[in-house]
Amino acid sequence: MGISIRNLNCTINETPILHDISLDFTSGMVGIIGPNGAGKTTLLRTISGYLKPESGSVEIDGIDVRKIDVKSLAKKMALVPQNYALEYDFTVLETVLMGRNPHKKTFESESAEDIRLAREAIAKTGIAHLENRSVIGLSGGEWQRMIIARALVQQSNILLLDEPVSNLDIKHQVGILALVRDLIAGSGLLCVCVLHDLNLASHYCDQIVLMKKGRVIEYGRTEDILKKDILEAVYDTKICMIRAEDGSTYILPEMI
Ligand SMILES: Nc1ncnc2c1ncn2[C@@H]1O[C@H](COP(=O)(O)OP(=O)(O)OP(=O)(O)O)[C@@H](O)[C@H]1O
Repeated sequence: MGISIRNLNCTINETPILHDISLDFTSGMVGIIGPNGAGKTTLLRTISGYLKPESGSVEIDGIDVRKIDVKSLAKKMALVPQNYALEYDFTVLETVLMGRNPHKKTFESESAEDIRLAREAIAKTGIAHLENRSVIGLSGGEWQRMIIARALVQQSNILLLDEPVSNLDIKHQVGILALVRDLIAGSGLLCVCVLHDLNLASHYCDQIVLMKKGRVIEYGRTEDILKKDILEAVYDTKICMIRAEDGSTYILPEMI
């Protein structure tokens, strides 16, 4: 069960991007990290079924992702993409309610339960005060939290997040990742999350996929992957590991 990726190769515009990737994810928080252009977003988009692989397969609960119809897939898996744009003048509540569409018949209006779930997700992502605001004019961080709320109301067992906290201030960065961690603890959710911040990855991820140049360099428990020598080699950057008073370790680039 979960996500099973086998010998995945992906080509975009005749350029090979992903090379022979095989991974299995079952539950918990899996962080995908790696330098710019490593193929993290391409991997996530291929897992979501949006991109067709050149060869190899992605299976969700044992079924090829590209053989699952859109509505059934949206019940299994919610994607929060990077730089997602909406070109309409709906309110925040109306937009979050769209996350309930996979659970409704075509043209069926939303139930009181749909509205309750949407308001709950809006409150959890800290945007209750924006419920009736138009999506036009939201700040980058407000927008990002709304798209996460919309994914949460899909109530899927798999959450794919592409740099979900990149526009958020530090309070909301830890707030959103702690929220996902609590959902995982409460329901056995699987979350696959592209992150650039190695300290957030260190704190919130159970497992890490470390990518470079379209390949998986390392995959394993967070504490086994986020090591000075491994990170320095992959990021080609000198790294300081700082031990805090509470015993936790923080990863910083050596300033040049
Ligand atoms: N549509 C496209 N056409 C051509 N090349 C593409 C396309 N999409 C992605 N690529 C290339 O594929 C490679 C991987 O891109 P991807 O966005 O998956 O990397 P990433 O690890 O998510 O990068 P970043 O950390 O910078 O967001 C990059 O070299 C990128 O330029």
